[in-house]
Amino acid sequence: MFHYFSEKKYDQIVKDYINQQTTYQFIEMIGLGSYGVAYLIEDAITKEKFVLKRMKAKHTQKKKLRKKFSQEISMLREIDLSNVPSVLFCGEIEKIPFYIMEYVDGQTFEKAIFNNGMHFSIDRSLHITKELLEIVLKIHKKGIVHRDLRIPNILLKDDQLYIIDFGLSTYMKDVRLEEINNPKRAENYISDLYFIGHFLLFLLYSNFTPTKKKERSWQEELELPPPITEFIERLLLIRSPFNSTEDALLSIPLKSISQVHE
Ligand SMILES: Nc1ncnc2c1ncn2[C@@H]1O[C@H](COP(=O)(O)OP(=O)(O)OP(=O)(O)O)[C@@H](O)[C@H]1O
Repeated sequence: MFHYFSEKKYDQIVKDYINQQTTYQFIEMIGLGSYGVAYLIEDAITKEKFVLKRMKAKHTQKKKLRKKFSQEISMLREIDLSNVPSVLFCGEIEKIPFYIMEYVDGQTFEKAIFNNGMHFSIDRSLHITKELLEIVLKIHKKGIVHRDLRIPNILLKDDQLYIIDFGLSTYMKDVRLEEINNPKRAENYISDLYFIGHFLLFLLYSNFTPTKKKERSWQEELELPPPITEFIERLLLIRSPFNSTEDALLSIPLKSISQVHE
């Protein structure tokens, strides 16, 4: 029977490996997800920081998950964009796959909103969404769809956006819109647009203080200018979906804000 080290024990194994067998120094664990663990490390000489991400020990015997992990590495290599950390090195420690990537010294939107209390105006939210769509369009042009564009996977550093965690990404397929039952898992651009719709709602809600006890729909609570509500409804498939990522990008209602303020 295969026996695996407990995750905690494995943290120590990674720490020893980094400190004793590489030119990096172990700093700390920075993320523990359902499939992987991420650690902050630094180059012993230059002090430049990097991230080592490994599979969770309990998953390493699952062929499908090992394949997914190695696909995550290949996709990061294929994407090759400044807004997505690039992979420097990959290998195995005690049969557990890992890779080392660039560190984004920023904050996730989850931390920005919920820990640091950042507020995003309608104007800023739409501009950030535009920037996100521009990056996502470049990724889609490489035939890859992220499928997990949630607030913990999008980082902000010096007003620049970065996308991490390609663990659920897939190569795009030719999917007919009528065949999509679950937009989150769709193997085409629809999935990313759907997540971006929710991402935009998180940004807009950062500026919202409930005045009524009863919970209402986001349309009622946020009272956005109609073109913005319509834009979000199309991302969320409440209205006719966008025909492509370019279509969504070209339809961002940036003008509707200046009209409101006039
Ligand atoms: N390149 C990076 N730069 C900065 N922080 C990072 C980087 N990669 C990962 N992190 C941090 O580590 C956390 C976990 O990384 P990641 O989301 O890739 O792992 P995961 O195991 O797939 O997580 P989950 O199961 O929650 O999706 C992230 O939320 C982020 O805080």
